[in-house]
Amino acid sequence: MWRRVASVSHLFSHSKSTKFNQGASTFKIWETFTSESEIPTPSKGSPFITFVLGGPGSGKGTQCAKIVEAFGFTHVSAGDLLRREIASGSAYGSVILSTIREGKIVPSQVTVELIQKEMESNDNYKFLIDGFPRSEENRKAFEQTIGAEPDVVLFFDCPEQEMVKRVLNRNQGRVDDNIDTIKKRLEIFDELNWPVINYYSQRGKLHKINAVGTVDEIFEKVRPIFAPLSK
Ligand SMILES: Nc1ncnc2c1ncn2[C@@H]1O[C@H](COP(=O)(O)OP(=O)(O)OP(=O)(O)O)[C@@H](O)[C@H]1O
Ligand SMILES: O=c1ccn([C@@H]2O[C@H](COP(=O)(O)O)[C@@H](O)[C@H]2O)c(=O)[nH]1
Ligand SMILES: [Mg+2]
Repeated sequence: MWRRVASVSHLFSHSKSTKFNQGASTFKIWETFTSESEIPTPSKGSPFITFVLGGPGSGKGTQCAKIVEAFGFTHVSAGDLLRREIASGSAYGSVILSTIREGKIVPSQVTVELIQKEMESNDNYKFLIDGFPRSEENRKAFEQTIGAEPDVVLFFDCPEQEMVKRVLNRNQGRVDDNIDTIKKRLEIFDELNWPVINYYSQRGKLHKINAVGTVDEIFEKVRPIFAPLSK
């Protein structure tokens, strides 16, 4: 487990310094990933992190399940961690619940701590972080606490009308699957998630996937991104 080592930041410090903190020449190497055909080679010594972004109902969780099956990632859904926190009756539970009901964003410190714990308690080194970061503040808090940036960022690009339709048909009893909350979530997504998407696009890490079509058709667009990885 990651926990066996002193701290997660320690583990991640290698990837942080080698990938991003060595000046212009290193940055040029990363720019080559804008080709969208290459991803960094994972090594078992440091975590391989994929952020999975997209609006509400764009199909992030659905595609994560397929990626887990095909490529052996561990799925860490930030929303699921927060819902689990509510169900556990934790001290943060009621504030998380009201934030989710309002379609707003839970304070970064809470979410990052939950993600960190989940990663630390897992033997795997390949992680899909689903539905996070939702804002630049989230992104910076993750980098600061964990000490790493993602290796790959997926963005499921889906028209609003389709997202609304999917969410309203989801039928999983989520408190935020109603038209009022969806409208708010879409507004927050537009306001706060786009800067994150643009940030990773500029870093040459973004893989934008057209999320319209059947689940299998969309996965066939995802598969080549991870093809260099073995399960
Ligand atoms: N390609 C698709 N076509 C039609 N329905 C889909 C497709 N992908 C997912 N769905 C359905 O749409 C709903 C939303 O999908 P999913 O939960 O994966 O989205 P999400 O991006 O994780 O949403 P959220 O951000 O709200 O958690 C689910 O009921 C799912 O079964
Ligand atoms: O990083 C996060 C992730 C989620 N939230 C809150 O949870 C809901 C549901 O998230 P899903 O990813 O759709 O499961 C979201 O609308 C936020 O209210 C969060 O605050 N931070
Ligand atoms: Mg989801």
